[in-house]
Amino acid sequence: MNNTLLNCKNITKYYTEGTTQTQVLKDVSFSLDEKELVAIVGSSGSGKSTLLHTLGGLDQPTGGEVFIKGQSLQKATPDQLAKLRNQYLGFVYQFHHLMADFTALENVLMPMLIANRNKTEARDRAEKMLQSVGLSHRISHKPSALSGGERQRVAIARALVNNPALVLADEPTGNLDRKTTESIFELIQQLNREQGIAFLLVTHDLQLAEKLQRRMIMQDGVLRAES
Ligand SMILES: Nc1ncnc2c1ncn2[C@@H]1O[C@H](COP(=O)(O)OP(=O)(O)OP(=O)(O)O)[C@@H](O)[C@H]1O
Repeated sequence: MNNTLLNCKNITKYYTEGTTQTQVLKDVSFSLDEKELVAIVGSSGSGKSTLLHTLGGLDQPTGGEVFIKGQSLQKATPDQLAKLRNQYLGFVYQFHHLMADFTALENVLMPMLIANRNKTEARDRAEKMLQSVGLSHRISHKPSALSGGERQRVAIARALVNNPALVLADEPTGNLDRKTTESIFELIQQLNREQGIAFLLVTHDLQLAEKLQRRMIMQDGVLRAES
């Protein structure tokens, strides 16, 4: 059986600023299986976020193709793309992007309301997700009343509500102290182990990345495997 969840072939990305053209992704090809937990490490500016956005269909590559369960993001219509994203992907961004005026519960609820899920069911699920990230006691807090680690947990809970097969996480432990970083990382490993959620994790934290079975290194737009 084919276990490939996401793969990409010969991804290139150029940015043009005035008359200068910069190549940020250089012929990136790789494949991620269901239930895998993979880290992408690499220095600042090497193209990690750009790759993650491209893989998640948030950004178009200049060349090449991304497939989720064999379906091309580049050949999909905007509707099909939205459906693929909803069905398979969750996102945790570099700066969690929680909505400041809403509570933790409302932040987690939002993707389900957008997906038109039944309100009572959505609320139950949001509570369950917050519980699974250890935040049952904080559901009525707004982001400003949460610690950095708690906010990041809310962002993870929000990424999980639509039951994604894969979470694309850009620096989910950025700007957190060592202890909080480790607890978020443990949470990700636990979700991967117990619920089989695949994670593609961009991180600067080599110490954490080294704990994983599979790592990729981004260097000047070139992605290579490291074991
Ligand atoms: N919208 C844009 N327009 C022009 N250049 C861009 C744009 N977005 C990113 N870049 C450039 O592309 C390169 C790669 O950026 P990217 O954010 O992917 O790197 P990164 O590896 O994620 O860095 P960091 O670890 O600092 O987040 C950088 O040189 C950046 O300046």
